[in-house]
Amino acid sequence: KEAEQQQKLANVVILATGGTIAGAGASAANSATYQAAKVGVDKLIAGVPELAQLANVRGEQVMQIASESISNEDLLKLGKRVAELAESNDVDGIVITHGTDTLEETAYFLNLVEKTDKPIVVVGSMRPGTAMSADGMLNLYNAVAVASDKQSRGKGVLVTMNDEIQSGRDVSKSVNIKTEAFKSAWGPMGMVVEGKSYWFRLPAKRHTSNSEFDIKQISSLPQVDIAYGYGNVTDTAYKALAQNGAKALIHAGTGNGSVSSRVVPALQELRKNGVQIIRSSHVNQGGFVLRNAEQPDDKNDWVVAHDLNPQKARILAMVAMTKTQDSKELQRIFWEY
Ligand SMILES: NC(=O)CC[C@H](N)C(=O)O
Repeated sequence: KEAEQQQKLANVVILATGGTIAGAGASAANSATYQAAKVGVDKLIAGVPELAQLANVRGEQVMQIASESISNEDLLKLGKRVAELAESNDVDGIVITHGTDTLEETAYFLNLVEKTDKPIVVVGSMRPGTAMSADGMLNLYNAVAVASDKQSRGKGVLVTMNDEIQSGRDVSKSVNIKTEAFKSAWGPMGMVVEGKSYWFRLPAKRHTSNSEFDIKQISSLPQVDIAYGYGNVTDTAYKALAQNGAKALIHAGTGNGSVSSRVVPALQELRKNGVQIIRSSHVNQGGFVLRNAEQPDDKNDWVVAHDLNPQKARILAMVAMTKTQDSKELQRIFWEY
């Protein structure tokens, strides 16, 4: 009977990378003071025995880090492992446990480069497992539920936090400390309640199987950096980043991705020297940057990031620049993904 049940269940692999979902604090009252990336994947899985009712689950520890320290090499390593598993006949879905600080970057990266329709779900938590009302157990349970559900196929990389199913492209850590940390300007795609998914929307942008990018063809990512716009800003950071080897600069601009008059000449000069300039907005949610609105992008040969926040724009620029150095192609890619 047990063997029959196992055969019926989906096979889900949990790739663990660290973060608060693997965190541990000194006391149950420590919801914000703790060490991330302490608990191994086997202990995480053992902590939620109910997972066995959802899927045949096995774990792999890919890395054990706090996600603010993730590198491009880490992203590639994770992405390649996900692709190997997605190709395997005995894997139906993949869950990635991740620190929440850069979870949105990893989810978007995988959304761009994984050529599969199999569900890929990225999940974290805001409180360590040792805390009162820890959210990791339920978030992980929901992630496995979504990853083992055939309905989740072909919907791009997903994020399950706080009972919501979010698009890995759109979602961003918008609040810290609180458990309702992950939000999208365009709203969640669905809800997951008691192990069952309820869907309401689909992503409109290209992703996974429909993407022109493939992790198997990417061996390194170009250096792309971000500089921040604010009152009294100077061009120092932009110039220094370019001097240090940045192939593209993401301008985390004020409002509509506007650029200070003190910075414009340096960005024009950098573009002439081959550095791509990509204007995004650092407004907290729902940045929306249009070509030639705040700046003459055609004249300057700059690119706009449209609704991507600066950290997501960095991910797309890196992936795109593994294929093209042409600013018009880059702009096309920024509209399509
Ligand atoms: N809530 C979290 O996961 C944050 C912990 C840590 N800063 C990380 O991103 O890994």
